[in-house]
Amino acid sequence: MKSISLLGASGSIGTQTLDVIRAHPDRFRLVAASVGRNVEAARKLMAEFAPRLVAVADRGAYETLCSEYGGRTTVVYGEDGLIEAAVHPDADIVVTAVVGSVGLVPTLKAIEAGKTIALANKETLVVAGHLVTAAAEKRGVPLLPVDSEHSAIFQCLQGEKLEQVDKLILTASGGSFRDRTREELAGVTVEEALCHPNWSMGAKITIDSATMMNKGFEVIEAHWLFGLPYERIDVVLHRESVIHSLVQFRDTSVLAQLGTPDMRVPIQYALTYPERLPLSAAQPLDLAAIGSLHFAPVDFERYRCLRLAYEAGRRGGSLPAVLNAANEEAVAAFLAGRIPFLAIEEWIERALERHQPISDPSLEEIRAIDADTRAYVRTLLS
Ligand SMILES: NC(=O)C1=CN([C@@H]2O[C@H](COP(=O)(O)OP(=O)(O)OC[C@H]3O[C@@H](n4cnc5c(N)ncnc54)[C@H](OP(=O)(O)O)[C@@H]3O)[C@@H](O)[C@H]2O)C=CC1
Ligand SMILES: CC(=O)[C@@H](O)[C@H](O)COP(=O)(O)O
Ligand SMILES: [Mn+2]
Repeated sequence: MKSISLLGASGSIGTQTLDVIRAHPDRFRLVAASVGRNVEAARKLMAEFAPRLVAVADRGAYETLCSEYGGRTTVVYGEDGLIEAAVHPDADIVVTAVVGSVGLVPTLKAIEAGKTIALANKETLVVAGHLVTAAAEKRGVPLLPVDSEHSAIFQCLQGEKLEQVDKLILTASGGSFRDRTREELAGVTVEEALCHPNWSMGAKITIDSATMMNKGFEVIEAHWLFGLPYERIDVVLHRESVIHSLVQFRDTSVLAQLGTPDMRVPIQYALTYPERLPLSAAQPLDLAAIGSLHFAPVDFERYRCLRLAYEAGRRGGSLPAVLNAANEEAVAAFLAGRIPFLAIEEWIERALERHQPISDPSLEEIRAIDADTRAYVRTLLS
């Protein structure tokens, strides 16, 4: 029996993780969970899974839940509450499924507490990959990828020697606007941007996919998870999201992991690794019905966010933290209808140009840079 702490239980990855836990009650037990502001989701998971602890983002949600459930489940709130969920003494494995850099500190604390990490929150590695991987190595804690591309690479690497890898190839769907020219992006709406062709995901990552910042983040995530330099991490456009990613070895052999686009598969693999369990809810792949798969090179001018992410990753230091903070603010402004789609990349570029990079930033420096970048980007609105 594995005991799970699930951070971000009310989100897209969070609810699919609950599906996996629900499907294997003999294997998994939910001991702690967090939601942000979705009190109804907290209510439901407390009634169904009776976790020992639930963290919510704010005091209002905390008071509501305490008055209803006093005693049965401990309710906590705020940043400290999220950390309490992450380090819960009964948890063996922590699924990091909150969105954004708010996931960084709880993940570091969970690592320090010796928890296995099932990592969905890619922003954690973008912002502070050097700190997170060093902490995991020092504590001997596995970082198991949940992100579909990284799970695919991780699966392709089983039984292989990393020194025999030539390169990693991440597949990219191209996002909601893949069939539009750059000129056609000027007037796109939030509603259109939220229509991902293959995956149903949270709003922020769906916009990141449309700008291809998601793929840029995934390149940085792959760099930290698998330790390869950026010139050996490639991206190829693949419309169907059936091949989740590939590994090319030095003898030119290429291994790939395929499957229908269903995040419950990589979530479950991270929770059961190195075992595999049945997943009856997932649809098996029918290649004959699909017929053909498509591939194309990436145009770095069309997808400028991907170029910015490669550049920030290569230069390293504090630049990826700026990239992330500016992106979080710009995407939030776009989702709120306050800026046009193409302003997202413009704001990020301006934040990166303004920043005086430092190498090997500490956690305190990263938090200060995150706050400073967000404040700067918000001034662009006024
Ligand atoms: N969705 C997917 O298929 C994939 C997602 N990922 C990554 O996984 C992470 C989660 O994505 P996704 O599930 O789509 O996101 P969602 O937006 O669907 O869910 C985000 C979760 O984080 C919580 N949350 C948001 N802000 C805060 C905060 N300030 N404090 C505490 N909790 C907060 C939300 O709570 P509430 O809603 O209650 O406010 C919710 O539980 C992201 O990093 C994403 O990049 C990676 C691969 C695939
Ligand atoms: C499901 C998942 O892992 C997402 O990160 C997905 O990869 C988004 O797809 P694209 O970024 O390729 O559009
Ligand atoms: Mn992905």
